[in-house]
Amino acid sequence: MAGFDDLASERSKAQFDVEEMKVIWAGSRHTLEVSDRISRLVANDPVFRKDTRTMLSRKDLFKNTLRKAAHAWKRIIELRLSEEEAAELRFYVDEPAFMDLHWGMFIPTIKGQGTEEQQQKWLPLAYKMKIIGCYAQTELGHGSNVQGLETTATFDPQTDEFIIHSPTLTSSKWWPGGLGKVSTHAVVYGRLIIDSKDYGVNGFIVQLRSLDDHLPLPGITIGDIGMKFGSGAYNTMDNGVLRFDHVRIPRDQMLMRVSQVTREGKLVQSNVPWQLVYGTMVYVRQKIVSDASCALSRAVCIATRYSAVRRQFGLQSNGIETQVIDYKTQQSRLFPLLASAYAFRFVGEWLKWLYMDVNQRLQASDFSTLPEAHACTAGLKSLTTSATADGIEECRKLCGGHGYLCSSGLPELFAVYIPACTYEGDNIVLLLQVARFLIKTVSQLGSGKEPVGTTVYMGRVEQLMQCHCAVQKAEDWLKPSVILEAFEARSMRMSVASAQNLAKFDNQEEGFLELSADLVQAAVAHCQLIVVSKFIEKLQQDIPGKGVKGQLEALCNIYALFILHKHLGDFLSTGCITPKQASLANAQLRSLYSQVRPNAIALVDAFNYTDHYLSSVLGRYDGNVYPKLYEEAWKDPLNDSVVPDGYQEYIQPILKQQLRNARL
Ligand SMILES: CCCCCCCC/C=C\CCC/C=C/C(=O)SCCNC(=O)CCNC(=O)[C@H](O)C(C)(C)COP(=O)(O)OP(=O)(O)OC[C@H]1O[C@@H](n2cnc3c(N)ncnc32)[C@H](O)[C@@H]1OP(=O)(O)O
Ligand SMILES: Cc1cc2nc3c(=O)[nH]c(=O)nc-3n(C[C@H](O)[C@H](O)[C@H](O)COP(=O)(O)OP(=O)(O)OC[C@H]3O[C@@H](n4cnc5c(N)ncnc54)[C@H](O)[C@@H]3O)c2cc1C
Repeated sequence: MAGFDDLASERSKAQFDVEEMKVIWAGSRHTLEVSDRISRLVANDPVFRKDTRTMLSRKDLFKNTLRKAAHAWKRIIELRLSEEEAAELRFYVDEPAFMDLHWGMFIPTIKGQGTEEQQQKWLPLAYKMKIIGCYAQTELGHGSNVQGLETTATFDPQTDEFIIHSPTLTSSKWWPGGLGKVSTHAVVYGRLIIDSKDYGVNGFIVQLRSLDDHLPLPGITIGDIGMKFGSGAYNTMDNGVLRFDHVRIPRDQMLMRVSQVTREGKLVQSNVPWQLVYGTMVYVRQKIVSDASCALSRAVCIATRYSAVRRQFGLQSNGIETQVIDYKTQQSRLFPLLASAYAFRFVGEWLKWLYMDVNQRLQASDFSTLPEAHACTAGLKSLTTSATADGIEECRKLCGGHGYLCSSGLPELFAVYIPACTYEGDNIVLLLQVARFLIKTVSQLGSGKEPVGTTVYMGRVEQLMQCHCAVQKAEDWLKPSVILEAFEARSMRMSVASAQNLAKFDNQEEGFLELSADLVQAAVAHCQLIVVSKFIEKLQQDIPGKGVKGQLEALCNIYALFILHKHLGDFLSTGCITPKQASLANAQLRSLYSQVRPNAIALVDAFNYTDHYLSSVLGRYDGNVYPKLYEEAWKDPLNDSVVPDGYQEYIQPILKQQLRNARL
């Protein structure tokens, strides 16, 4: 039967050890074991079903999410799951919910910005879920510009309290997930005012709702901000609005790791950089980069399997049509996304390491790598989420008409994913942060301050400004040193050109605004270089398993040459490569697609996704697409009755009217 046979035959063609590739994708044998076990546990639990999500009203959808969250928590306790297993369970439940913000932002904020004492007080309550917290930073009038927040926290020395207040409509907290209907507490960001003096933005733990009856505490107005894009999707989350009318909290509820307010109302700065107030955003951006590979690989898995099952045109001698995956156009759209999923996986792994490293250094009062960590998390968050959002939409198109059906899983995946381009920092705003970092690095070249970390290549500025690409034949593009040099030279030259243009302005801030579109492009070039170089570094590790390394090398080259092809203008205009070398890169890319083609299904099987997680008729492991699509259609509530509700009121009168007209 079509589908079953197609995917089975594809799997038999694989030229590498899929089980070993699963380990590489998961990160370790241990992680694979945990994620495999937990994903099956979730898939086999009827409470975690997802198939009716797009058909529920907002209220039913939300209540169902609450039910799932409560059930997930119950299972975590019953099974005594470790922190790692519990996080996997929430991941595979696959439904945005207040839990994400509680575990993903509220707890990390207290850990990162609270003193030892504050952690001892609040963390046990949060870990046991005796309180539920969210992260209330953004306001109706201020999101990107954190320093523009208007909420005030005024110290009252009489009572040793802060008075939290929303002075204007635009100061209403707006967007925080989990705030609208669930959270009992929030970390609220507001301006610290002491003795009428404004000391800038700080975080405060504020109780919002009664722990007895869940009613808002006096002075607090709170609610949900309304339906968001798509059906199902992010509407399982209660993004909220919050206003304070002179709400009092004890002084010790200001998060005081960065700065402390004494009983006398004196502000004392710690020796840690003030930017640690932004620390949770660095943590979450890092996490978002890892998650990008999950969302993209999920879409790619669906589109790849379906492309092997779907046949159109080109009758072969045996009378069957061509699998659409065999069309070069399909490959040239699909395989770069497959390669990107792997590339984002590895850069995510590296970023996790970088984040852990910066944290260890912070504990030892070494703050030197913080700017690098900020630039990398901001830039890679921007790059990977934009590419993933676009990639999911491309996968929908790769699945033709059926991709538009909710049962393909792609519309909901797209709707749930796209806000990642906005939350945790608008992607353009974040690239501008990277651009500032690059300009600063360039301006310090020659000052004796050597560039470090991901900007180390900038130390070779003279060589990179002059080098000529050595490619003479297509296969030369397979050499990692050739690819790296081309990407380094492009990034170096774009940053230097931006810095030179900026230097022409008397006022640097004005210049920065004027040149911001070019600066963003320079930031993108730098971030793409990081992704390529981390993929290449990954390949230098010991990679066991028959044929695994070869497949990863092909994917790494596809990623790099695809980016080169997409940004050809940059590479040519900076003189990093010649038009002839560009055309050789293209020829090499085509040949790489042919190399990956027989392995495509096995490469997506290596993600080890259950059908439950994919929630896609088109991406089913068994390829049994058509009977299941047919079956799925009949489940739509519209098909509950043969004659639709409304027939008598609305259809019949039209038909009768037409009949009369026809007789006239
Ligand atoms: C199951 C577990 C799941 C866990 C994972 C959870 C995932 C959950 C997934 C989804 C949920 C989504 C929830 C969404 C939440 C949110 O969206 S919270 C709100 C996020 N808001 C933003 O991101 C706002 C973006 N804006 C900013 O970050 C800042 O305003 C700014 C754009 C950086 C500007 O800052 P500022 O006004 O201070 O000005 P600058 O001059 O640019 O910066 C001053 C110096 O500080 C340095 N800097 C800036 N940011 C940071 C940072 N984060 N860390 C370190 N350093 C930073 C900057 O480089 C300047 O340094 P310099 O003076 O040396 O040049
Ligand atoms: C689904 C979702 C969940 C969220 N969850 C939370 C949460 O839990 N807690 C929380 O506090 N917040 C949350 N947010 C808010 C989120 O962090 C902000 O929406 C985000 O930081 C973007 O800010 P903004 O909305 O003010 O966009 P704006 O800054 O208003 O952006 C509008 C446009 O202006 C452009 N722009 C802005 N500034 C500049 C500049 N300097 N230069 C060039 N262009 C610029 C942007 O690129 C964009 O095109 C959430 C948002 C969403 C969508």
